[in-house]
Amino acid sequence: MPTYFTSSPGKVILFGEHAVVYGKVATAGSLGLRSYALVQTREDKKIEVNLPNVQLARSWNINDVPRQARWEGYPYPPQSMNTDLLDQLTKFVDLGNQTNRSQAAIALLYLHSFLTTDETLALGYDFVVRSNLPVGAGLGSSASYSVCVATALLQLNGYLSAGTGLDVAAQRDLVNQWAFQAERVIHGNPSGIDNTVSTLGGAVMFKKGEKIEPLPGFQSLRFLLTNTRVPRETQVQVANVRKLHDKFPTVVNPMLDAINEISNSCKDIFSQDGLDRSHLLTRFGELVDVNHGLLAALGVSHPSLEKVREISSKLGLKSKLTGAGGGGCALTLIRDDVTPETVAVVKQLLEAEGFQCMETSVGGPGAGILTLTHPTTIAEFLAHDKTYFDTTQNWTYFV
Ligand SMILES: Nc1ncnc2c1ncn2[C@@H]1O[C@H](COP(=O)(O)OP(=O)(O)O)[C@@H](O)[C@H]1O
Ligand SMILES: C[C@@](O)(CCOP(=O)(O)O)CC(=O)O
Ligand SMILES: [Mg+2]
Repeated sequence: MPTYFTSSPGKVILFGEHAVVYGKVATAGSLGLRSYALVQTREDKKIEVNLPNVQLARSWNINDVPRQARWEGYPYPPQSMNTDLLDQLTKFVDLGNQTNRSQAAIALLYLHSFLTTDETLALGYDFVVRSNLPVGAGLGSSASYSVCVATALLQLNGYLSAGTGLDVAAQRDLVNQWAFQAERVIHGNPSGIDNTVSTLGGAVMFKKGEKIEPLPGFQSLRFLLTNTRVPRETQVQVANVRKLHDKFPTVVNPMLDAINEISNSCKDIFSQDGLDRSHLLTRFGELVDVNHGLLAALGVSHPSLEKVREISSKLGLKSKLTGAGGGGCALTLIRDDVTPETVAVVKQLLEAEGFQCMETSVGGPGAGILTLTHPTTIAEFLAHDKTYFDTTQNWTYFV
């Protein structure tokens, strides 16, 4: 059987994180930073897993992994999670309180339990993921990982092959739905925005259960991303907002509604005829400020994120936290009139705080697959230069 690479991007949420979990609109785009997976069958009935970003290397006998019997709605995932299976897999991987490793392994094996065919079961497979995204920093590394897992297992087990009769849109939807299940394992209660942006690419306005709306014009915006390097887990931040919401629903709900209106205002700005670019960017920056204020009021800012805002505002730039907050990344809007010297100064000041600055493209392609003509070893895959996957390969995207 062939060897496959799969790949998918991280994301940046411009407006609407957290509120999107409550059914509000959010605005997000895919990043140039991506994760890459290798999947290929073996002959010794083992699953050989290597996840260097979370320092996990494990090998399991494929027949020891719990499996899920054929379910209603096959091959689309069931609506609710199989919590018994999750418990079994938690015991099986036995990684205790090593949350990041454990969640990554369980997410993979959860999808494996549903999707592995008898043919793959008779062989075993290698599964490796490496990522250029910071893990646990608000740029959707979990979703990017989840989309790589879903694409790889669906492709390996033949669910995306021509014989299934699924067109590209249906294949993309299948990948997105399975990636959402993996995100559920990692996050608990994800909105689905991260896996959707990672699968589709581009820039979108997203509302749970509704048709995804592309956001044209967004690609022309420039952002500086700053990783405060303060670790946090999305699951914990989402749970904290939930506690506040349940304690003070009449206070928190209007805040979530206000965040909803930020994305709507963003769309209005972009669709307003005759609004010149400099006014557009000024208004956009004002919305960045308002959204951050509301997120801070929801309790998901952090002194390090406030530091990013303080430093950038001294140079006239607007910043907000992005993703779940509590640490992780902030985004700073770079208006067209901001000089390269100003960007260099702001970066220098932020880096002096121990933060990491990244300038990356936004709105690029979503999930992709590459079929290799020759098998590769795990060591070869891991040894490739960071830029190898994008510069030397012909990827097929779900478009
Ligand atoms: N490259 C990767 N390899 C394995 N697991 C990953 C990878 N990237 C992310 N993860 C999983 O996602 C978790 C981080 O998810 P999360 O807290 O949502 O942060 P993020 O904002 O980066 O999505 C990690 O603890 C790990 O379980
Ligand atoms: C906070 C939230 O809106 C985004 C989380 O993004 P990230 O995992 O921090 O990259 C949660 C969600 O939408 O599921
Ligand atoms: Mg995440």
